[in-house]
Amino acid sequence: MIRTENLEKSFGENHVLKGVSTEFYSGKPNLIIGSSGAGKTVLLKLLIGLFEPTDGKVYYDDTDLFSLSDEALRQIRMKVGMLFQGNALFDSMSVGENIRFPMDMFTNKTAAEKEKRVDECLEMVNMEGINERFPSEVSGGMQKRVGIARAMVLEPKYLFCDEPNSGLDPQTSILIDELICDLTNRNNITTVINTHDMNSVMGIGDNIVLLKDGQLAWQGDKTQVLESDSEVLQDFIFASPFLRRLREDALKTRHAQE
Ligand SMILES: Nc1ncnc2c1ncn2[C@@H]1O[C@H](COP(=O)(O)OP(=O)(O)OP(=O)(O)O)[C@@H](O)[C@H]1O
Repeated sequence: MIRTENLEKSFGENHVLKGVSTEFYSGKPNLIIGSSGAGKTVLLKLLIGLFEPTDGKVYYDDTDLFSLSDEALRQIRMKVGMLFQGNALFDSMSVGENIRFPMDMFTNKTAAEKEKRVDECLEMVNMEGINERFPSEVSGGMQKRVGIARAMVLEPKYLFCDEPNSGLDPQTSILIDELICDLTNRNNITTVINTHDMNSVMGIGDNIVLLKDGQLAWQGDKTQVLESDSEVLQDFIFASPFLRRLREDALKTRHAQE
């Protein structure tokens, strides 16, 4: 579990995060949503420790992230997997070398052990046998899977995904969501996903954190979205007249069945 307490972040005069207290649970996907500029990426970077808060705390279980020694921070970082927007695969390395890279950085495994783990991770994302190919030789959806395999290689306890569906068609997006969700459940990972994708919200939103202007505006799960009377949530999720009509129809159907 990751927990934030009164998290504040300013850049000069720009007060971006304003007292965000929230929780991200283990074993389920936790989604951060909100309009452009709401502070989602800044929150994600604070959770990972890439930014220091102006005030407030980030706890990994009971550990205060920003009070750790460099060595303790390194130990936590080894338990963190990252899936970057745009994949951030190294173009000059093969798929296998990309997945092996975190093990080269952080472990003393032998070459044979690394090779075995690369194969296991490719199998985990249903991409067996593409070790020798280069990122440019596989599709965007496959690159995403390779990115997930790399994020999983050190058996993370925490997984951070920055817009994992960007640039993917809706069907591939759903497959990627299901893969992330499955790995999260099976390995009891605390997964935090920054997303704009409404399919993800309604599909895998087990814990949804909505930010508006740097504040926590709503928190709940996908089953609560339809009935919630939060105007901020409804304005954000059902943004178009078409979606608002769909919501009204869905609510009528649900209430008629009760
Ligand atoms: N390194 C930085 N230095 C100064 N200001 C920053 C920095 N990073 C983010 N900001 C500011 O923080 C605010 C929130 O940005 P952030 O990227 O978190 O928004 P977001 O919700 O992720 O938006 P989007 O959905 O468009 O990615 C913006 O006003 C941005 O200019």
